[in-house]
Amino acid sequence: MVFGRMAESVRRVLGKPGSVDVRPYQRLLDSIEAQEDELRELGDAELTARASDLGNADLPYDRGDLVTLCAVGREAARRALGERPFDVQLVGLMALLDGHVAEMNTGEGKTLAGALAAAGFALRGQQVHVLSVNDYLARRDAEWMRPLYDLLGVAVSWIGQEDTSERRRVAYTADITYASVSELGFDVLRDRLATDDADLVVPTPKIALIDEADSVLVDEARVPLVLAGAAESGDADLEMAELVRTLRPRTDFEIDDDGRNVQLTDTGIDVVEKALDGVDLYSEDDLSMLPRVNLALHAHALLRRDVHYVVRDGKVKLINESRGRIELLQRWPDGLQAAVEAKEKVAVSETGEILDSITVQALVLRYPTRCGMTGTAMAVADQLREFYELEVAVIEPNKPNIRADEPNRLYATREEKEDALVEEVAEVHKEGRPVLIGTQDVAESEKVAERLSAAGLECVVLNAKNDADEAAIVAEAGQYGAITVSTQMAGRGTDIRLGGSDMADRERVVEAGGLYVMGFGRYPSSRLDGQLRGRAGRQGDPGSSVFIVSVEDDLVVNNAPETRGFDVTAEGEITDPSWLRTVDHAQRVAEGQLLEVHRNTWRYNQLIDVQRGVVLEHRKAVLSDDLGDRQIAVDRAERHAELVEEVGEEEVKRAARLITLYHLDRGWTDHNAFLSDLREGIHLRFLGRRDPLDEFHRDAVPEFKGFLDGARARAAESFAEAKVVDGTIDIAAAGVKRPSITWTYMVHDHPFSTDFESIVGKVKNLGSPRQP
Ligand SMILES: Nc1ncnc2c1ncn2[C@@H]1O[C@H](COP(=O)(O)OP(=O)(O)OP(=O)(O)O)[C@@H](O)[C@H]1O
Repeated sequence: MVFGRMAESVRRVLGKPGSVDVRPYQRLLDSIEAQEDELRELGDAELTARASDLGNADLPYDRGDLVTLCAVGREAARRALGERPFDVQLVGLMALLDGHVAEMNTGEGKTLAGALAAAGFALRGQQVHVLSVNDYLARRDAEWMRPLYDLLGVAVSWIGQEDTSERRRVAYTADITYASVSELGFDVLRDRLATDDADLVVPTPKIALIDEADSVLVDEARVPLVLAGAAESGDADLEMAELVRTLRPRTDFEIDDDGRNVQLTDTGIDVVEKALDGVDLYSEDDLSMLPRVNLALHAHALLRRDVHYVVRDGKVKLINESRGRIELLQRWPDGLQAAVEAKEKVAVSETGEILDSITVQALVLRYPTRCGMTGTAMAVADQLREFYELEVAVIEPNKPNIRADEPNRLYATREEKEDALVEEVAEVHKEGRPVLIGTQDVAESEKVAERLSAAGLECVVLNAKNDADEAAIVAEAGQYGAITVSTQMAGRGTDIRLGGSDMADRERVVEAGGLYVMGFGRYPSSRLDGQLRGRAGRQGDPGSSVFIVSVEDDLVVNNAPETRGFDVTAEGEITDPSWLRTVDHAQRVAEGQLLEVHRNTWRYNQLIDVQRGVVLEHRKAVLSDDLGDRQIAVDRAERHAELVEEVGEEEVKRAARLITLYHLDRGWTDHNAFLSDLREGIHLRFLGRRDPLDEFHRDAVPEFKGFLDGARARAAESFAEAKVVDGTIDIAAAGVKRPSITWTYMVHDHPFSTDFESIVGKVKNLGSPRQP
């Protein structure tokens, strides 16, 4: 205890408060370098042999082996990739091996540091999953590092959205597998529905090495991954979509300050009721009308085309908020998808039911050892500790960062902010200096691009509509004279080299001042701001950054609405420092809200996870150990014996397994639906000032009692009904039909203020008095 406190105070004196002391790693650097000459003399096969010698012990590495690993890794990278790892990369590697999150700036070479750490784990016989933010990076990094892994004698693979389960299974047998967090999550979810041992895909989790750790562990963690099964096609509610289109904002409906709720006003209720031939929306006789209106209104007023979704190939495609990318197989739940499809007049897709879900926490905490890297970890150090038991190690840059981060420029109106941006870009562009402009969403990126074009400034736009070209566009953003407008997605992943990807024009661009990053409005978190700024000034390059903000920005309006006045310059700029602080304050409020969402996701799911754990353990015994068969042999002894006689033991075991699994899974799906209904109902009780989480527990716990017995009883019944057809047991005839798994849902798991929950909250609000 005393030691712990002392260690903490030492850290506070020596480094950033709350970060890991990296000096013990730095002290090994001389010994590592001392091995360099000798290792250079070795042939490739000898180098590989040195690496494999490291496999003769278990984790963790002792001091001597750690030095050898770093030295061998450095030499292998030099030969295989033509890049000799910098000292700071080796320090990062050692921090990763110790299970920390290494904070390394953009462009410091995290990919290589991470690969060396992954190899370090793999050489000690531990399978590593490198979790990336998206498929593109998973594949790129695995392929990029492959020659290094080959030389170190470890096998690497990657997984992408389009891979079959066959290919996935093989990929997971490699020592090191790169996959996006969602692909991994869905594989885990699908495995939970496997009906045959041989169909399982994901091996026992050992080591998770998480790239862009804050993005994966914090931003993505607000939304659980949800797996849904196909049911029938939904209906397009075109009538409602048309009706809500005629409603007037503010008069007929009002949107809450935070933009997350919409409700009809009394006037709006009258308009709708009249348009629907005098129906009473709140009548107990017809409960279907109000939910229909609410869904259509939600789709109409809160979900914006080119912000929340795009329409491509006649389909509504969701944009992932934290990444600015299109999600291939995602949709909104509970009729909202169909409502948006009706709004956009495109064909309505199938509806489905939620089969299971997993939070990023639950997914990552399955791994006994976790580590990760990112450019922006300290800002979320508390969350990494609270949710993942991870500490941050701050790694100094290889070359000092000389980027000039200018103070925010604040304008009174959006109009003036736009003018200021265009003027500044024109100015900088004259010098040939490349500019990267970060915007908030697709619609804004297009608007900015239009304004620039109108001013004769040609630019390239990168957003969710052309994300396939992302890497190529970002890679060229450092070209002489380039102007690139992007959404959040340009924040990570691809290196921006001055003078273009081949650096042909580097000198001219350096002379002009390097890359100029302009944020067109602050993001909902300072980390996202930092990621954007970090695109400039990599590896000691010159560069600068600035954010151009307005008090009319959503961030400010939604989170720190102010009524006090301000003075402006002739250009509309507000220079009052207290107003600049208001913008910072607005961002902190937004960050606080996001943290609450994260925390709630976790709290609610902890209980669900406990119950799920019970089901999964039971399921495993049914899947691999014929538990279902043994139970049925007791519960329906006579029928069981008859069938064994008729079709043989193996066939009976197969049928018993499938029938039991079906009822377990069916029961779990129903239980999930119960839990989500419960949470929606709690929305109302919350208004009664009781602790919603307590309320949730009070009902969720007894409901689960008897779950396994219920499933067992239903399985026995189905078994009794099953008939023999052509020597096999026809389980379909006994009503056992599994859903086909087709997509994943975009669900915000926050019970009180998200889009989904709030509509459901209102839909549930049937019997209660009208909203004002
Ligand atoms: N030791 C090295 N020597 C020379 N070049 C290196 C070295 N390590 C990495 N690089 C190069 O630096 C560039 C940046 O590497 P990488 O993309 O891994 O950075 P990063 O830290 O992941 O940045 P980001 O935050 O953008 O993801 C790459 O072009 C890579 O080839």
